This record gives sequence, structure tokens and C-alpha cells, in this order.
Amino acid sequence: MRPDARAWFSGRTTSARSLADLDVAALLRAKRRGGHRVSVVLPARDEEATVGRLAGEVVDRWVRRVPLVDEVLVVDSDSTDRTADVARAAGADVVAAADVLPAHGTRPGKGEALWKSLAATTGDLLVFLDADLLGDVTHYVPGLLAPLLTDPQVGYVKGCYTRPLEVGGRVTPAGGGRVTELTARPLLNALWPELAGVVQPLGGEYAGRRAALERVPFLSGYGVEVGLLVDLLGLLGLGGLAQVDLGVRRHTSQDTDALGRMAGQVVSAVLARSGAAGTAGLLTQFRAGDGGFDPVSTPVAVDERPPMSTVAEYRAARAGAV
Ligand SMILES: O=c1ccn([C@@H]2O[C@H](COP(=O)(O)OP(=O)(O)O)[C@@H](O)[C@H]2O)c(=O)[nH]1
Ligand SMILES: O=C(O)[C@@H](COP(=O)(O)O)O[C@H]1O[C@H](CO)[C@@H](O)[C@H](O)[C@H]1O
Repeated sequence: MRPDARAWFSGRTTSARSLADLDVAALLRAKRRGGHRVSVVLPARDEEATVGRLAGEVVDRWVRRVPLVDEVLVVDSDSTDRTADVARAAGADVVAAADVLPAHGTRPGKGEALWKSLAATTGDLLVFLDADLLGDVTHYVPGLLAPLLTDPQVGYVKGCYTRPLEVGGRVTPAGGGRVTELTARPLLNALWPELAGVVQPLGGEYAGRRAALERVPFLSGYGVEVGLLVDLLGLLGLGGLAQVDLGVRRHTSQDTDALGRMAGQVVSAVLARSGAAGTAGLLTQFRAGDGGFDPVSTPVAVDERPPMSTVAEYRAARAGAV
């Protein structure tokens, strides 16, 4: 690692592998002292199997029992299952991404759901959790908030963790984060070596100050994490970023074909942010058939939303809220 990346890794990585690593009472005091309001956002597409437990745990633990969080919003991202009903029954607020800022239309993708969450929440601190998390993640929310509540220089916090791989019912203790290890990390190391200390650049659990998040674009698909990381590096500098070791992260994993398309979106995002020449924006994969290989092409071109702070309706709503 370059010296700046190593210094960042050493100085900006904290540990919150369980609640035992955290002083929740001190975090509550810091929240009150800072006059903060906290929003937790779960982007969810077809997550009826997992969103209820997760959202319910956050609401029960961090809204009702310990007031660390002020709102929990599930952004329904074009689900075709009962995600919205299950999330609502668990006590979360629910909004359809398509219903937020309707004048701006709707686009598919996780990043679209996250961009719209800025207009559908009120916290000055936001925590993002994937809605397909498995296992005990109670400590994730306070762990991600801690650097923001205790260090005013920090504007964005990435979770990091070991990542078991669970595909087709088979679990291996490591091997998760396939797009991270095979695509994102090599590209980020090559193009932004100052980010080499980020353990999980694509991880779906992170937190940030609204004042920063509203000033950067959001890539509409799976390029959103790598886009936010590079754009917030530019906005905040390396010193404005932090990461917290949350121990282990389990989630429902997709198959290789799906991750190939995800990797295509990540590569398009990296090429766009690095100023590389325009890309075809199309990924062709191959399915083995009786008569040989069937090519299947998927759009992976970069599609992004502008910084939310440039959206008139958003500014008006924020001004009215003051
Ligand atoms: O168009 C999409 C795709 C994904 N997601 C959500 O984003 C998170 C991460 O997506 P996914 O699980 O597909 O990625 P993986 O974790 O497998 O990398 C999950 O909560 C998804 O429900 C979303 O809101 N909209
Ligand atoms: O990190 C990764 O390689 C991918 C895939 O993880 P797995 O191989 O399914 O454990 O998972 C992440 O990537 C997506 C794109 O940035 C994020 O949106 C997901 O939240 C995150 O799980």
C-alpha cells in the first residue's frame, strides 16, 4: 500500500464487531449534544424473505428501545414480491422509489433507490443497510454511526467485514465479495491507490452526513458504491473517510451470471470516473445451449442522477423543513 493509504488504514479503521465494542450510552449523548437526527435506509428489491427481520430489529432496538435512530425507511425498488407489506408490518416506513420525486421519473437500480432516499428522509446522518443481510447485525447501525458522532472531520463511513459465501445452500467461511475481489479492488488500486486501504469498497453497509451525500451524484445501478467512494474521496479528501470493522457480513448471494452483470456496471462506473474513453455500455455473456453458445447482452452503461442538492423540489422541501 502507498504510505497515504497505509496511514489511512491505520488511522481511520475502528472496530465494532459486536455491541461489546461500543459505548451506546456515549453515542446517545453525542447524538443529543450534536443535535443529530438519524435515518436508516434499506434499499430493497424483492427482499420479502429478509427485510422484515432486519427492519424490525432496527426499529425495535434502535428506535423504540434506544433512541439512536429517528426513522427507518425501506425504499421499495420495483419489487414484485411482498417486500413493502413485510417491511411495513415490521414497523418500517416504506416508500416506492418510483413515487419519490415523480417529476424526475424513475429508473431501475439500487443507486436510484438510494438517491431517492435522500428526498424521502430527514436525518442529517444517514445509515444504509442492504435488505438481504443475514445473522446478527444489531451492532451495525451504532458501529457505522460512531465515527460520524465522535469525529466531525469524518463525513462518510464504510463498513468492513469478512464475507462468507453462501450460494445454493453451500456456505464457505470466506469467498464472498466476488466482484470486490475480482474487479473493484484491482481497478481501485490501479486508478485510486489512495483508496487501497478500503477493505470493502463495494460493501452495502455505510453511513454519511447528508451535507456530503447531497453534494455528489448517485450512479443508478450497482455502480453506486464505487461511484460514491470515488466522488466522496474527491469531495471530502481521504481524511473525510473512515471504515469500521463490523466482524462478519452474511447476505443472500447471487449467481455468477448476475455478478457478471454487476461487475459490468462497476467497470462502467470506474471507467466513467477515471475519464476513460466511452464504453460500449453493453455486456455480452454466453449461455451454453444444445447448439453451442447463446450470446446474451445486457446494458451496463453508466446512468446517474445529479447531486440531490441541485434538485429544486429537494431544496424547497429542505428549506421548508428548517
Ligand atoms: O435494483 C435494485 C437492486 C438491488 N437493490 C437492493 O440493494 C441491496 C444489494 O443488492 P443485491 O443483494 O442484489 O446485491 P448483492 O448483495 O448480492 O451484491 C439489496 O438490499 C437489494 O434488495 C435495490 O434496492 N434495487
Ligand atoms: O462486494 C461484492 O463483490 C458484491 C457481491 O458479493 P457476494 O460475492 O455475493 O458476496 O456485493 C456488493 O456489491 C454491490 C455493488 O457495489 C453492492 O451494491 C452490494 O451491497 C454488495 O453486497
